[in-house]
Amino acid sequence: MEKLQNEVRGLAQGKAEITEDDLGNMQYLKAVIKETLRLHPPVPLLVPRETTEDIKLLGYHIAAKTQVLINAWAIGRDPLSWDDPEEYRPERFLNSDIDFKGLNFELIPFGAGRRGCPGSVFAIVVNELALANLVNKFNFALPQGIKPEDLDMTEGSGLTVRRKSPLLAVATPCSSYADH
Ligand code: HEM
Repeated sequence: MEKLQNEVRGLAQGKAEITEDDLGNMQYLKAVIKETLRLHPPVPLLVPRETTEDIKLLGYHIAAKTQVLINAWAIGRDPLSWDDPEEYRPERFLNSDIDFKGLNFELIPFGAGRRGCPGSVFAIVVNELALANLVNKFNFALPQGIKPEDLDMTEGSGLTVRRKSPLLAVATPCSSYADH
């Protein structure tokens, strides 16, 4: 959080509102969002596919018209692709070309190919803007008496997935914005 705030506040230079033009240089912010989508893809099984013809893949015979689910959640935590996969470490994306545009199959929170998410660019900009503005203007802390290790990071279940229990955080306006 501190590292993210330092980057955002350093580049925002006291601006009351961060706009799209400011996002370009916020590399750590982009890495935070990638790392979050790697560990917690909101659509963990993507959208089901159906094979159009018989196919042999890695020794498996998959008949035509079989429904196939792609487990993006497991792919994002595959130790063959990721060092310390269970660890939340945005730094892994700094100086890395891995992106979620559907070309790096180890990171596919928006799917890939012709039926990949058409809203991904919009979704990312909205998320970047929201997160950058929140950490620019507010400091965040856990409610009194709650330690980071007490946080329940369990996910709910369903076609789209969110936290099972809401995150309780105390937001305090950063002193330079307290009057805005
Ligand atoms: C963080 C936000 C979002 C995530 C993680 C997400 C993820 C996904 C995923 C995984 C798929 C299935 C892709 C596949 O199976 O290959 C999908 C499809 C789709 N998404 Fe998104 N999405 C997000 C935001 C949006 C937004 C903002 C829009 C619209 C403005 C949108 C519109 C669609 C549509 C229309 C499809 C169906 C595409 C098709 O079947 O051809 N999504 N999305």
